[in-house]
Amino acid sequence: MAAAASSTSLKASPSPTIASWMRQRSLSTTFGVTAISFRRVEPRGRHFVVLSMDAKPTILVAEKLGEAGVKLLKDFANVDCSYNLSPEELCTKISLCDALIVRSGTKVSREVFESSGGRLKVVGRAGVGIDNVDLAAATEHGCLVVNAPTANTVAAAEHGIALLTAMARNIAQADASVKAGKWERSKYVGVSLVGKTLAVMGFGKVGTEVARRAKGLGMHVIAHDPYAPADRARAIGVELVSFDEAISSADFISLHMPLTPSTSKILNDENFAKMKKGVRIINVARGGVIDEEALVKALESGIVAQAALDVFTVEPPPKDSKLVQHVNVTATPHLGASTMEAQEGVAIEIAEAVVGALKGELAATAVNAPMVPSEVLTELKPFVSLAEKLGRLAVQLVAGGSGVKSVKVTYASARAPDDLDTRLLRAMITKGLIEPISSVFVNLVNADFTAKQRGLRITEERIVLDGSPESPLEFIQVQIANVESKFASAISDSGEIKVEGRVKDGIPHLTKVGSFEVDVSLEGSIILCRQVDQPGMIGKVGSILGEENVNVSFMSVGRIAPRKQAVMAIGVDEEPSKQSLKRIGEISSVEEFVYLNL
Ligand SMILES: NC(=O)C1=CN([C@@H]2O[C@H](COP(=O)(O)OP(=O)(O)OC[C@H]3O[C@@H](n4cnc5c(N)ncnc54)[C@H](O)[C@@H]3O)[C@@H](O)[C@H]2O)C=CC1
Ligand SMILES: O=C(O)C(=O)COP(=O)(O)O
Repeated sequence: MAAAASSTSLKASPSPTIASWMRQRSLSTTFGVTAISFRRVEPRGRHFVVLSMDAKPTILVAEKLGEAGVKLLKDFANVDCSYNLSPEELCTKISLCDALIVRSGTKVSREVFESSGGRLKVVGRAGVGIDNVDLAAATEHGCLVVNAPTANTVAAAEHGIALLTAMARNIAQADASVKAGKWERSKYVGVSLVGKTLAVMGFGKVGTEVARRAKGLGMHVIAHDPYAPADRARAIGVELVSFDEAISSADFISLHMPLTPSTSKILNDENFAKMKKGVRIINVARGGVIDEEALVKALESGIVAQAALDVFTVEPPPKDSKLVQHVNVTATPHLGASTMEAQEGVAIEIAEAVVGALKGELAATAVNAPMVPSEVLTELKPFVSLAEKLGRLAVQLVAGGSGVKSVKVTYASARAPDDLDTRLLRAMITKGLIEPISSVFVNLVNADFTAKQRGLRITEERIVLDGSPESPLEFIQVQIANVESKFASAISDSGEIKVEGRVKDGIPHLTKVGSFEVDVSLEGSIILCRQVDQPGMIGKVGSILGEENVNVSFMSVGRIAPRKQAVMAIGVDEEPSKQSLKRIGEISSVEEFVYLNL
């Protein structure tokens, strides 16, 4: 994102002054241009992401989900709970589904998105790790992925501690031995935890909870996490150290990082060789973060005394897995999140996220889209709508064959540059720019990807205004460079197509076209006419539209000086016929005009 902040101050923006019934007329002078406007006040609710739909959506729940979550889903949608689907069955079913909910046992591959034929709008991962979802494919298909990141944290941490203590005292092996009729007290002598060093690898939600609990057991806890803040670690008495220091000084190593290309097989031959002889490993993260063959070798050589594993590279692991069968390995079948409490919590968390996303709300737990706090969303809501409409208007002003490659968006705000999150606005401008000229469905998820794929370069610039930052934005400007316009007046003095808009009383308005100030609410559609300013023009156009019952919602004239060239913006509720548009074009003083669909 190219963001340059410059400083400028603006005069007060024009505001409507005379209100009557459903129309308002305003006269104002800014930058020497007069704007006269008539507006019908008709606020409308808008969705941020176009995920909403008219018919009742269908949600496929492909793995067991807590009852409370299923109920929430059923209150809103048709719910198909089909477990243990083969990849082929999933691909077949998915074309009939708007949302899919999975846990860790279902691979949501590129084929799944391709098979959905564009219908799949949300994938909900009822848990944390999203390594089983092809995020790149989801994003390319404009499919939102949400997870349930908090409800199973404690369960996973408790399971980690359970594995740690069970391993140290040989609980599983001793239990099997007693059940086999043996009484092997000297065979199952364990090791103490107090005073031992535990290295927590990945100091996120689960890692932090494990560290807290391990300290309660009297362990010395260190952690490695390249992205964790040191003060959060210090606050619970944990020292953040380098990867090498963590693995080489630990008696116990507990893994809590996500499986990503950079963490894949992070415990490998080379790193096992750096560990203290007799180290013990706990893994409740993902099997793939350990090179399992290397772990078997390390167990056999005694570098690793014991391992306690909840997760495996392939789940379930093969029956003859050397790792699982190893005498010094304690294994559980991916039970980290499996407590009654966590499963109910996760089910509710994911159901709310999926239903919210299907309703068109922005999910707070989106994995492949910006997460914007709800208070910020509320503030930005009208600007989100303004952004999309400015994009739509700007691109429709481009003459055919020009090819849109370079768009500059300017945000004018009295807020500090880091106090305005423009990702949402940029995405909606992109949506507005691309959708009218293609069959691509653009949303917050795939906006940047789609722009890049089409070679559309969007740069952003901030204008920092003086004054009190009550509103997040004063105006948004969209400029398209190096194109011809089908409405020459939309070309600014600097040669780009330029449209500018503001939010007034919660409603997006178009306030500038090229160098002309106008003021027309961005609802319905718009006709822009350039004419020689003279009395009776509004009436002439209004009566042509009135003859075919096209309702005018708003009119505004921006002119350079009285009786010189002016741009008239007319908001209409219905699309005028070609004949009416032709008649408007034939009015003698009309020099050019364009009809724009919002
Ligand atoms: N066994 C189970 O049933 C469960 C397993 N999990 C696994 O645990 C993982 C962690 O979960 P949360 O703590 O909730 O996620 P989180 O996102 O809160 O924490 C992950 C931490 O790992 C850190 N990290 C990333 N790359 C790293 C690297 N190369 N080295 C060290 N740290 C790195 C991140 O900075 C982050 O602080 C999940 O990704 C999931 O795979 C989570 C819940 C249940
Ligand atoms: O939340 C996670 O990352 C987990 O690993 C839990 O997986 P599960 O939902 O129990 O299949």
